[in-house]
Amino acid sequence: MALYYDAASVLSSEGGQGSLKSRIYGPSTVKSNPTQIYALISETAKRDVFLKDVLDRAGLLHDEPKLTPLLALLLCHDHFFSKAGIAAPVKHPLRQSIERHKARLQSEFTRARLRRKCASVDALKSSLDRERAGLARPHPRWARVNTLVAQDVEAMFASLPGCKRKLRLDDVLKVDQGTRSYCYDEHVPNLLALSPGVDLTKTNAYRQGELILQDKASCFPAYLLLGNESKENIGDVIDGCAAPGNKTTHLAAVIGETGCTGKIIACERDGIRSKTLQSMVEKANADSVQVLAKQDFLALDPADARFKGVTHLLLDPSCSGSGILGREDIPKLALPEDPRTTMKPTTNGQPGSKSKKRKRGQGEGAGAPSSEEVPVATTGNAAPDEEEAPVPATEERLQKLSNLQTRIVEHAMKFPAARRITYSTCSLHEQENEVVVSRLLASPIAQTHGWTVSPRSQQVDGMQRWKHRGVRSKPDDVDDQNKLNQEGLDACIRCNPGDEEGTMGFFVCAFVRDLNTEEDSRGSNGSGARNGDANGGDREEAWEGFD
Ligand SMILES: C[S@@+](CC[C@H](N)C(=O)[O-])C[C@H]1O[C@@H](n2cnc3c(N)ncnc32)[C@H](O)[C@@H]1O
Repeated sequence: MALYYDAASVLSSEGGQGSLKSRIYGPSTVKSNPTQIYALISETAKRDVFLKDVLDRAGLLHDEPKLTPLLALLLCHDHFFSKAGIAAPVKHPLRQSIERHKARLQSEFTRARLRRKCASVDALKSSLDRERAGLARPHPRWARVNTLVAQDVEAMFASLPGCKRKLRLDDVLKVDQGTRSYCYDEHVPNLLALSPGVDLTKTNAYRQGELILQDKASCFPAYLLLGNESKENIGDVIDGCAAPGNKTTHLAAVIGETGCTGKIIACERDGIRSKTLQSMVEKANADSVQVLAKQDFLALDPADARFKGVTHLLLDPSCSGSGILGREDIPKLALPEDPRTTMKPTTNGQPGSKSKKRKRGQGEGAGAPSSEEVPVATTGNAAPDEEEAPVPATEERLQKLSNLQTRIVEHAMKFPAARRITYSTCSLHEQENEVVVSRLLASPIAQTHGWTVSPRSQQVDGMQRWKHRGVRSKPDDVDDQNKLNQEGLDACIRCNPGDEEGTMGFFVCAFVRDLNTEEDSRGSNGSGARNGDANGGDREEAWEGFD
């Protein structure tokens, strides 16, 4: 029945990019009524954990090899909770795949209801609604005070009716009390966390560039790059992948605070995004920024006299974008165990009815989870234009991105006076993060130029205190060329989407250079990375990842 296939497709990577509503109501391939699809998804999302329990205990997927976990969940929702039952003719195979197990399902349903001490189905619904409301974590909005122009931020907040200053993020997020409040962030200077109800976009301060909407995680690179550098060590700075310019303007603000006179050279390859960058720079009054529009960073010659004073580089290249929070919930559903696959069912990333990876005769129609990522199911406040919908990442795409990211940082390592570099992504994939760091450390360019990671103990105070560090999912005994040791992992900074910190998913690592290293020396960098071909032997030029 189209409704269930459509809902499954919308929830999976097949449903395209963007928010839940844009997937359903936008120009899409869904055949059934969009309002019905939306209702089915949002109601199932309230009851998924309960339904998963019922389905697992009834062992339905053992007996129905043509059902995917996601389809089973959606169908069972309507079977139990919709007044009209499953929206399909009585003889339809999908409907039959549930109804022929009616007795077993009903008995597990009743047991699960009684375990929750609910005397009726209505009581169960209310209990599940309450549970869901308790679990939903409010997400703050983040705004950076642009110290290049900001006048009196406190006075601006005082002009917002009922908006109070708090001390801690937890207090700002107490939305159940209808509070409108803000607090200063505990890690990044001049960053504000705002309760979800505070809308700054209509304030003069926002219009005049005094406040810039920017996720906390996105403020880490500029702060990590320059936050504890002394004035005499900072010359010129390159932002190699700059548009739309959030990190560029942050760099300009941090440099402005130090009183340095160096300039920021902001490179952007894409023509249209270069225009956005230019206008953001103007709005932020970032006079120290010189935009190199339509300029490929890889085409800059590090030996060019224009760059001889470049001491710091910030690289935030295109990535899969898997850490980006959706602007609207794409629910991550708890799915029943799939007995036909050894992989645990994932919530999103669950294919609809037609997984291309399945082979005939191996549970056709079963829908083994794909390794592709889809947007995370939380509401974010990424700055306009910075974070667009993520690109689903296959292994092959991740490899290409990883190669390109490695190349970009390697290029940065060639600038003769460079002493510090940050590399960041809004990806959750190790392949684009820790693996890139490891490959870079093992590269001849890092070794001959004396580049290592900046250890946690030497990072700027707020970043030292940040507790979420690099990860390695493979067990220690697995032989892996691209493995960081504990010190290397600790040097890496991660942000996990949807956790108590209220940030998007993000990764950043700083590299520092021992300027005494001889150009042609081959000494170990002591970083724990194993030697190898940093480029994976594959020069990928043209994959257009997430921008
Ligand atoms: C993730 S976005 C950067 C976001 C930006 N740092 C910010 O905070 O607003 C990546 C940008 O890098 C640009 N880009 C990718 N590869 C590039 C290259 N080789 N040279 C210059 N720009 C590049 C993309 O066009 C895109 O605008």
